[in-house]
Amino acid sequence: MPAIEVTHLHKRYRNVVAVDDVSLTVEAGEIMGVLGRNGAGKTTTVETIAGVRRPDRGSVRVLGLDPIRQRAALRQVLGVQLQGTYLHGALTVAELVHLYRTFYPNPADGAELIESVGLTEHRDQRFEKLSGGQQQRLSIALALVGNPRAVILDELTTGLDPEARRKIWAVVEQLRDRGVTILLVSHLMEEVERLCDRVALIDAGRDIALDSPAGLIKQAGLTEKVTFRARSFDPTVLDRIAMVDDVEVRGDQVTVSGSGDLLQAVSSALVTAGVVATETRLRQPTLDDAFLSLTGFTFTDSTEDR
Ligand SMILES: Nc1ncnc2c1ncn2[C@@H]1O[C@H](COP(=O)(O)OP(=O)(O)OP(=O)(O)O)[C@@H](O)[C@H]1O
Repeated sequence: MPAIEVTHLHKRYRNVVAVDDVSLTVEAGEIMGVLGRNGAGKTTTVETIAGVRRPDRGSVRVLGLDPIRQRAALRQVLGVQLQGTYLHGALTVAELVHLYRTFYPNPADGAELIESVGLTEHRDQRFEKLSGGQQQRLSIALALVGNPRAVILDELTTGLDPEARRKIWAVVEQLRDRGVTILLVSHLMEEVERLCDRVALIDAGRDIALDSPAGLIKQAGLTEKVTFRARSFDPTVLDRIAMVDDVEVRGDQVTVSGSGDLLQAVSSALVTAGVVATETRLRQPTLDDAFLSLTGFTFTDSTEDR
């Protein structure tokens, strides 16, 4: 049985269709990334999975439970960190963790949890006095208090500095090692490539691709590129290499597209032909390239209006 199963989800707010038709399945122990530009419907999708919103159509099952009808049971096994969590401002970090521990039969150790998100030295600080990044780290800790079997994390490292980000990634990796299923909304390519087994790409309220990061790159039909500089380059030198798809010459800048061991094949053909090439580089397609190819937008475009 999959840990999370969403089938033909549809959700609208008055006259805005936020989620048109999204289906996705997350297997137990898997880290699934949810990617898409602003307004694509990611948060609405994960909020519906968390039972915060009621779907207009379609079905959602999380660990075999209906998030609306079996909300109380779901809360015991699903940890949720959503955007803009509001917590009682007058309570300290330690008090909030202590309070949340009382909601669960087998809670995590409070001090260890606070340490894992790097808040030990702020444990006696009130929530309202924490910085935005510290508040966010606390909301991640609170999502994990109940030792959940599955976790939803919506933009978990947005706004965190690089050190805090790495610390949170290590927390997610420890969860993965314990077999916890994770649904992770992210705008950070590095985060997705590092953490996610598979990625659901959502655009205009629809799932448009569901694959591993490498699989998405493949699906987008992207090729490797070898670039170099050479004077008066004659592209027919590369004619006989089967793995070359295209050669573009602009002045002394040459770009060769293709697949396989392209760098090796191009380099030896250039040596054989006596071509003096400089600044030779291999550029592998990235997840950002796949995102651009599949949606028409780059990751950077997708976060520009934040
Ligand atoms: N509470 C709401 N009331 C009305 N419209 C909403 C509400 N929440 C979201 N929307 C709209 O629904 C659409 C999908 O929003 P959603 O927040 O799910 O997208 P998202 O992919 O999470 O975006 P982002 O990357 O900016 O967080 C958008 O057009 C948004 O304006």
